[in-house]
Amino acid sequence: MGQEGGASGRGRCVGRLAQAPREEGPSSGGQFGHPGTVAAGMADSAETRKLVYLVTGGCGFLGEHVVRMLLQREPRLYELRVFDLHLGPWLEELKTGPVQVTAIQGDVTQAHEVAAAVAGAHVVIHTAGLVDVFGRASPETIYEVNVQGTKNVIEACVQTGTRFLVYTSSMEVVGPNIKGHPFYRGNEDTPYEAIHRHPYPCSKAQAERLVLEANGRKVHGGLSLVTCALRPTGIYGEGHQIMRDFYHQGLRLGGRLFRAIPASVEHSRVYVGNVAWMHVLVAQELEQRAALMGGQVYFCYDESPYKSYEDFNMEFLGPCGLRLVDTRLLVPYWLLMLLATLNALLQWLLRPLLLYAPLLNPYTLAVANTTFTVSTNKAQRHFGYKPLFSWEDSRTRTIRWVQAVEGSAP
Ligand SMILES: NC(=O)C1=CN([C@@H]2O[C@H](COP(=O)(O)OP(=O)(O)OC[C@H]3O[C@@H](n4cnc5c(N)ncnc54)[C@H](O)[C@@H]3O)[C@@H](O)[C@H]2O)C=CC1
Ligand SMILES: CC(C)CCC[C@@H](C)[C@H]1CC[C@H]2[C@@H]3[C@H](O)CC4=CC(=O)CC[C@]4(C)[C@H]3CC[C@]12C
Repeated sequence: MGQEGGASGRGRCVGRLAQAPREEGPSSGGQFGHPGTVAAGMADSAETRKLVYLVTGGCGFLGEHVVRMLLQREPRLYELRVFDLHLGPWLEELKTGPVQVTAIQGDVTQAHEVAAAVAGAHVVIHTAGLVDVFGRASPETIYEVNVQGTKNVIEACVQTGTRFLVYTSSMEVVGPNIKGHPFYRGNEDTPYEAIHRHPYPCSKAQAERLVLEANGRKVHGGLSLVTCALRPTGIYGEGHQIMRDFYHQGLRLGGRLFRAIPASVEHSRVYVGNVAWMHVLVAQELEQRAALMGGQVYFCYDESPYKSYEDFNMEFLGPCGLRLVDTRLLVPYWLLMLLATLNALLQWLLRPLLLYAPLLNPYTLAVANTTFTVSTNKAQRHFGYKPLFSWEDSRTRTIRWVQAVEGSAP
């Protein structure tokens, strides 16, 4: 199986995105290659519940939504294993339903812990990762979790005979690149110089490549591993920590936020419920459409409007009482760059004493200041994806969540 939209970065994490291979027609696979499984959509009875899913990072922002979505939308689910370094207390409430929910406190960097969790699972959804563009963790730790952790997941699938692996990659695998080239309404085949230096995109690119290369490997028992990677753009929705931070910052500043980035710089954003839905759909379709989907990458997209990062956040923060003050003329880009560089310097100087990790640094400024928008229907063509939540729903749900956040304005 060929690979599409090949991740950037062999070694130095510098490279050019590969062109897409030709598309093949859907294959007629069996049911997950395991005895006794039946198709989705059948009655919710003990006989239809045969599948074991594992979600790594299942207590994170995205992971929790994937876990809840699986419980709602995968009628074949028998056991759901939730693997995370830090388990959430909310898992307890899920344990009373018809599906066996198994909470596993574990570390993806520990191969034996991963293998024990994977053994006997039909599908692995690997969302665990260290999402750090603020310099909180060292580059070594980011690689250890994102790259070695993913290697461990792949090897565990191979050793234990798990055939289906869905990996949460990121748009950051593509860009924005270090040259600040815009990616405008691009799709999975759009040529783009994916050159990165920051450890987060580099690690995601390496991990994605490992996942795609593992497609077709023989797993224990002799069948083939089928893998694919999803590349969300900036995710928003209930549980989004950065949105919470902006909200609290706005409250501290008397209900104001100050525009730093020109409104003309557009970003694609995607609602967390739709990202979760796409993961579930891929997991469900991967066997039937293995020849088409195996080794492929898909951007995660929905109907959220293209807007600048700050204007998009105001879609939620505005109705919660915040106002965006246009100070762009007061804060020119060179000054922001200076502040960002100062922040980086301070972070380095203070590191022996304390962790100084503000939102603004040269990398986040570059990402925020570069247009990155996707326009694609590949997921729809390959596995029938349609967003489950409309933009109106996504917006309302997110606003309700911000309003409920502790410290909200009355
Ligand atoms: N937040 C975003 O806008 C985007 C996120 N992504 C990807 O989506 C995935 C999930 O991201 P988020 O939910 O936003 O982050 P998150 O930080 O909320 O969730 C990550 C989860 O992984 C767990 N984890 C971290 N290190 C671990 C380890 N060593 N062993 C086991 N579990 C570990 C964390 O405890 C956490 O629960 C990540 O792989 C990230 O790269 C991709 C595109 C955009
Ligand atoms: C104060 C600044 C001028 C504005 C800071 C905004 C930034 C913190 C965020 C702007 C763009 C964000 C990133 C983008 O949404 C893509 C991402 C994909 C991921 O896989 C992880 C998260 C992120 C890197 C996201 C992080 C915050 C921004 C840089």
